[in-house]
Amino acid sequence: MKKFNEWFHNILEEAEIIDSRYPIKGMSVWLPRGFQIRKNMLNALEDLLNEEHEEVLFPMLIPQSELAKEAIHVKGFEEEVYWVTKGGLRDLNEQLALRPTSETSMYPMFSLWVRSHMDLPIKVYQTVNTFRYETKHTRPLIRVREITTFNETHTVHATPEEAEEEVQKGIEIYKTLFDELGIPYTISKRPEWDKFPGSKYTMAFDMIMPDGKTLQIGTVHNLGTTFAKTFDITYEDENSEHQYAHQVCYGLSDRVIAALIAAHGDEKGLQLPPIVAPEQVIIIPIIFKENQDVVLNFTDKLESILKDAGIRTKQDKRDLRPGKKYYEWENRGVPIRIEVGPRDIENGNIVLNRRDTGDKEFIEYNEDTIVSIIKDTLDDITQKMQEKSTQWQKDKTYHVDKLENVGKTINKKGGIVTFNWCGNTECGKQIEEEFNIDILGTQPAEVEGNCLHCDNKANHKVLVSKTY
Ligand SMILES: Nc1ncnc2c1ncn2[C@@H]1O[C@H](COS(=O)(=O)NC(=O)[C@@H](N)CS)[C@@H](O)[C@H]1O
Ligand SMILES: [Mg+2]
Ligand SMILES: [Zn+2]
Repeated sequence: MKKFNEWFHNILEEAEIIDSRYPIKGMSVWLPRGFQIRKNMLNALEDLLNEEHEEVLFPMLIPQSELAKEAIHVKGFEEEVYWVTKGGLRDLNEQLALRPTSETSMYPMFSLWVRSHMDLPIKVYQTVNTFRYETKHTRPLIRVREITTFNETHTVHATPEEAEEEVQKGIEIYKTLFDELGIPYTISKRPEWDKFPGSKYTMAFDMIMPDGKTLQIGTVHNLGTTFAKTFDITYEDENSEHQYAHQVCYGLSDRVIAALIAAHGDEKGLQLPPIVAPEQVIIIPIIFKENQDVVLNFTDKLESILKDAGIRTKQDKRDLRPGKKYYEWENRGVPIRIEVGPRDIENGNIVLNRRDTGDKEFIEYNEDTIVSIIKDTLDDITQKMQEKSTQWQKDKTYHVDKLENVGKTINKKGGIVTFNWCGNTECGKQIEEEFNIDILGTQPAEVEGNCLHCDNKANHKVLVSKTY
């Protein structure tokens, strides 16, 4: 719990995820293994987005005049925007923002693209780097200044109902992705004062990290018509009336990688969900001088059978003690290790080790069943991760009905505390102040009685926690 921070920074280095020695604060280098994990995560996300969305790519630079158009939006980002002011030796006549997020680069173009309702809906996404001059202290993957793995989806609709549907679609996509990654999460509606700048409302996913603090790992925003009015995104409806479009956007970032590392890592190191693991199976041939060819022929064959079945497989033939190899691949979080020695081959079986349970199973080996055995095991590993994460989030969410238990519970146990709340900003701000916590948001619930804090009529079930 408390050593989590140290564990987290160590594992990023030990498992060769990133190198944070890059000479700009809040910016790091993706190393090959980390890059592969990141790529596999983005592939999983984009597979889900590609059902109904199309990938695009917008310029990184945004003219100050465009960024400034949406007053509330720019207010929310003005302290975080990096600016380009020169081109070579010359001053630019207009300074350009490095995108902190892409509403103000995309929406002037959407205004050109949308004429009639036939041009709707637009449903696009991009996977880009964005830049935010975070003033709170930076932390690799968790709070960075170059957000290298920013996947943002932006949609434009003819009606508010369609926009609502897209909000649910975005929530569904993120739920599916986080479930595939075995990441625990709680969904809530951000309070008015913490919604995305310029949005109507924000739905957020929060993970309870091993140290008990919550990390916002994804957000879905209903933008209403605010940006459509600012950027003149209108369409002619069937009666040739001009209507403002209704918009939605949702985004996630490098934090998803931090979350999947934190969710299941342990004292042995990483434990990777199969969907992102660079190697899903590592084969360790147990070689003795006299009969190494027998073993290697077997393991080469096994490796190609698994690879042909689309299972990411590697063989470690290095001349090292097996135990050293086991340690290394466990540290890298490979879900399945297969050991094959000469006696195993004689007995017609192989040894299968699961990284999650540490179980060692003797599997009767034959070429027709090995692929389905491995695939079923990988699926079971994924499912067990999801079950563990759901239980974790549940176990660390506490409902309290005494005010003094709000602070006590969070300070002692961490996690999320819920209670009945009136919903007033004034009261909410006082709660944050008094207990030095954040209001994550509210969830639909039947509440009766009074607000735990101000005794006015309770209207919501509120969720609070210490956050990153
Ligand atoms: N400094 C940061 N480092 C890492 N991740 C971040 C940082 N700032 C925000 N994020 C992540 O990026 C997600 C999306 O950012 S956001 O501001 O909430 N939403 C947007 O930018 C909208 N345009 C949706 S694309 C957040 O939910 C959070 O998980
Ligand atoms: Mg921020
Ligand atoms: Zn109250």
